[in-house]
Amino acid sequence: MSLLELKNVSKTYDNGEAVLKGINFSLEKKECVGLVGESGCGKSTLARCILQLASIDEGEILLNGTALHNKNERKLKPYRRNIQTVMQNPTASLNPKLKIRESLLDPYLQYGSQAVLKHFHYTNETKFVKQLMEAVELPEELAGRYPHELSGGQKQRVTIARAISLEPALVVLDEPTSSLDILSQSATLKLLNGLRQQLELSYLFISHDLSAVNMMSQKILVMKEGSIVDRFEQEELFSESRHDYTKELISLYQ
Ligand SMILES: Nc1ncnc2c1ncn2[C@@H]1O[C@H](COP(=O)(O)OP(=O)(O)OP(=O)(O)O)[C@@H](O)[C@H]1O
Repeated sequence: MSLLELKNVSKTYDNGEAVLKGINFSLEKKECVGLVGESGCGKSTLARCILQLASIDEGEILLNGTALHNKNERKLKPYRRNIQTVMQNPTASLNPKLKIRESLLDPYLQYGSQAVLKHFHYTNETKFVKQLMEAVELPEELAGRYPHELSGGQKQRVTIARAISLEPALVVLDEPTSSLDILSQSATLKLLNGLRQQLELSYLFISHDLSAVNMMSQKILVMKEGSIVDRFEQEELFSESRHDYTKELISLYQ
């Protein structure tokens, strides 16, 4: 059974715009699936549907075989901690009034009693925060600061630490490096890659940047105007059989 399965998922916004048109794909445990496409093709909408932050009109979204799309909030609660996200803008993702340590502890305080952790160990708050800061290679003393006292790259590492703190089944990475400078981008991608292997995480990695997707993912999906127009294994990126649109995207990065 796949970790995540989308079957014929469609969504139209109230203004009549069909934004997702029959999306099908699956994602296996410990795998990174990359989803690439131009701005406006529907990537973030798809992410929001998988995170159960937006509804779908048709189709199914299954996590370990269980349908998520028709559950009410009470029934969704056990699944929420299992699908975490890292979004584009870390400043918007962190509460400016909370110190970093408080933001890091938030998921544990909400859901920790349900989590059976394999890699991190909760003995007390200080030790837990220390493990999370170490995992994302940040000095422990930054945990005592507020978000505005950190750089963009450091803030994004905090949101990554928070997302992985309960060892979720799936992490949806929605353009996680696009607000960062080029050096922080590559360091953050390297960190995410290492964490996936070390903590046996699974990622859906969403980006408009084909080279980043190619570096991170074992399988790649190419999205255009709400449909997946091409899908392939990482090593098949430069194959002649690629869709014309994929070839166009490749040419942008050469
Ligand atoms: N809440 C909404 N109501 C109506 N239309 C929306 C809403 N959110 C997004 N859209 C439209 O749906 C389409 C897809 O948007 P979406 O944000 O999913 O694309 P995207 O591929 O993630 O783009 P980007 O890379 O720029 O974030 C766009 O045409 C957008 O204007």
